[in-house]
Amino acid sequence: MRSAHHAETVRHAEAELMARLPEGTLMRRAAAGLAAVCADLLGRVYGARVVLLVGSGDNGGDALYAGALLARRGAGVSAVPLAPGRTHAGGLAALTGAGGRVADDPFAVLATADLVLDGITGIGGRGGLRPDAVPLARAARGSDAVIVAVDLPSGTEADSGEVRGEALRADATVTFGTYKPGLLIDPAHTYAGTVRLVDIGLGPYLPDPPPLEALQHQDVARLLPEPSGESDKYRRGVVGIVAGSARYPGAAVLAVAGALRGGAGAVRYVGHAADAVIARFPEALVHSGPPARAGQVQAWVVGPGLGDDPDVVREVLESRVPVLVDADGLRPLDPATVRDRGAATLLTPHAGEAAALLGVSRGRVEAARLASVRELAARFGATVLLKGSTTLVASPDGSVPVRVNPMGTPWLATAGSGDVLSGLAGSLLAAGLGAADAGAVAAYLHGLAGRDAAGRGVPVTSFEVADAVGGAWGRVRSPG
Ligand SMILES: NC(=O)C1=CN([C@@H]2O[C@H](COP(=O)(O)OP(=O)(O)OC[C@H]3O[C@@H](n4cnc5c(N)ncnc54)[C@H](O)[C@@H]3O)[C@@H](O)[C@H]2O)[C@@H](O)CC1
Ligand SMILES: Nc1ncnc2c1ncn2[C@@H]1O[C@H](COP(=O)(O)OP(=O)(O)O)[C@@H](O)[C@H]1O
Ligand SMILES: [K+]
Repeated sequence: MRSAHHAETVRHAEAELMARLPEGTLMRRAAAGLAAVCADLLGRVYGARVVLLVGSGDNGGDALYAGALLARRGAGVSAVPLAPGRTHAGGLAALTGAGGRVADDPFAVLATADLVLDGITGIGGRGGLRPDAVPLARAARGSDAVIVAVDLPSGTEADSGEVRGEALRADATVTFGTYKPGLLIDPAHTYAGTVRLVDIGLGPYLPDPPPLEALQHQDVARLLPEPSGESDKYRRGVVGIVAGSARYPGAAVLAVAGALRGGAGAVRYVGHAADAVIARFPEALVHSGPPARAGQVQAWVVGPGLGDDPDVVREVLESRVPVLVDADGLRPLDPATVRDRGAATLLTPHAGEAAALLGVSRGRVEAARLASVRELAARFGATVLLKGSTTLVASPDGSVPVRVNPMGTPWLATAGSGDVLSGLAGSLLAAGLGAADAGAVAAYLHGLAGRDAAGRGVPVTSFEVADAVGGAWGRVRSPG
């Protein structure tokens, strides 16, 4: 599990740890880790041209101490202080003591740099880059240098992943002590490049559970349902899929495709696309409805390609089993009805659907994904999976960590891939996973399947994603 903590929490943890250590120890640990990553990226340190963009806080201090370590190994290191009177004094002395210097012409050194360290702001940054930093950030980006952000890409918000203005786009970010939410959530996530975590000993001082976490292979493997000797198809769980319409029969087929790969023992389809479903999947049980007469299920999925059918959505929500609501099912949704349900509800909107539920613009949801998903979960008293370039899963209890999906590929942005996801997550619900686990595991497998299907950059169809879920499942269970 990868954990992320808010800036304020990191500061408290740092203060506790610092009180037990000689002054400057933490910054030296951070700088040593940072310099090691830079050396790795450079390949050859001796003779390399390194430029440090140095802000007025400790983030600049980290860059200066790391620069000093690289200078001692023979790199030509130039510092560009953004607030010359307020540069970290110890760091600057260390740099000049090691043979580094302050650049006379920042743009000239940036033009020929091999590596640029972005030490403008870290967890103390507020808002986007200030105007004086913007031309320097652009010059760095315009050069051939590898850009390494210190702790966070400057201009991004540590706690939310928002980017309010310009920010520095890094190739890699070296972060200290713990991940910050912004490093894992778009839009800030895309500015961070490859993120590496340097352990500075904060672990024992950080709260558990964290506010945000990302599952990894071994976490997903532990959650995957597995049939036992006593299993039969009913004990493994039956998932009911209420999807598709005369206009959108394909959504039903894709949701069933996802459900068949999600670990339930049987998939019961209810709706107007039974012929299309059975033609593709003879193993599905089909029924023309209504859902309450279709036979027992352990979880329902309602909504993909359903069209305008508020009565059927209401009927499914009246059931006593977990319900996943997606796509057209989200439109008629009333918060009180969902809040009053006795069983779990999992809502799976994309940004547009989330915006409609919240009464804000789609752009607002995309800019503030974490706040949006939390707000929806609180308002509906439900688990919410917000789809998109970083998928988030929030529980109705705000003290439960939000899950961010680290898997995926923009190739998944293809018609129908959300239908596959809803079937897959519904199947996991029927197999007995809790709503947050079902959502997070489904997003992970779906993301991995999307990556596998896209290979080295090949457009994928939603069916191919569904077909790749089995392989992803196997790889998660036995990596390597
Ligand atoms: N506290 C500690 O023990 C450690 C802190 N570390 C580093 O210290 C950083 C935090 O340092 P600080 O609290 O000094 O804060 P920062 O260095 O992140 O930034 C604060 C400074 O930046 C200025 N600033 C804020 N927003 C700005 C903007 N948009 N554009 C330009 N300047 C802006 C502020 O006026 C302030 O002077 C961490 O991110 C990390 O890099 C590491 O050395 C690890 C140990
Ligand atoms: N830029 C992106 N990067 C990664 N995944 C994405 C991106 N855009 C969309 N996705 C994923 O693709 C799927 C699309 O679902 P959805 O928007 O419901 O489409 P549809 O309704 O056509 O099925 C979701 O799983 C979503 O998380
Ligand atoms: K930075």
